[in-house]
Amino acid sequence: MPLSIPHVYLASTSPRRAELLSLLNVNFSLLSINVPEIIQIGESPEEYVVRLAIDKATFGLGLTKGVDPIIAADTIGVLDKEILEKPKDEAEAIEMLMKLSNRTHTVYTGVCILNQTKQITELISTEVTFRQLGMDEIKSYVDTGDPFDKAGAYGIQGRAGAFVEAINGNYHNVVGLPLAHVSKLLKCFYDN
Ligand SMILES: Cc1cn([C@H]2C[C@H](O)[C@@H](COP(=O)(O)OP(=O)(O)OP(=O)(O)O)O2)c(=O)[nH]c1=O
Repeated sequence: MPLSIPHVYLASTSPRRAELLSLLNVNFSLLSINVPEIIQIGESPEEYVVRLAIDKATFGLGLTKGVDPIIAADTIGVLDKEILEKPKDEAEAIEMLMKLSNRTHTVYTGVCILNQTKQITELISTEVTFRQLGMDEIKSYVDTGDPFDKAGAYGIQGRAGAFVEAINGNYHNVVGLPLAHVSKLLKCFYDN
């Protein structure tokens, strides 16, 4: 479905988000962003992930100062109210995967599209159920280096896809950019 949209910016350093957005047939350029990811006191995980998407898009807008919309997103895992972001080291990656083993967690992506006059946001959630993981396979997966740039220490699109027993919700949301929602949001942004 080609969207008749002139040009947008994707404020992201994530290669996955760029790859996914290119599937929408949208003419876009990348903006390199650097936004601190620190939860505020009293902020829920849902509020946090949407606020980060807004912060990233706002950072991007500061780089362009133009009229073309900026798209940004943030993805987190949540298990028992604990937020799982990108692990800082091997030990944290192992710990996260041990926690996820044999459990269902929620992956939230906050999406924001804005320009100087308009802003729209959406929170999308997907439930992901892991089968039981053995310590050997956790360690061998962490050794591949794949977990380190991914929320929750895994990438469903790679080897860790074999950890996932079931998902309930949008698959691309887990990978970092829910395409169906983004295409609807873009249409809505231009229609209003
Ligand atoms: C759970 C999961 C996350 N991820 C990725 C998507 C995101 O790139 C990353 C979560 O980190 P984010 O902080 O959302 O994004 P980022 O730092 O990679 O990129 P940006 O510059 O846009 O802020 O985890 C996967 O690729 N596969 C998965 O299965």
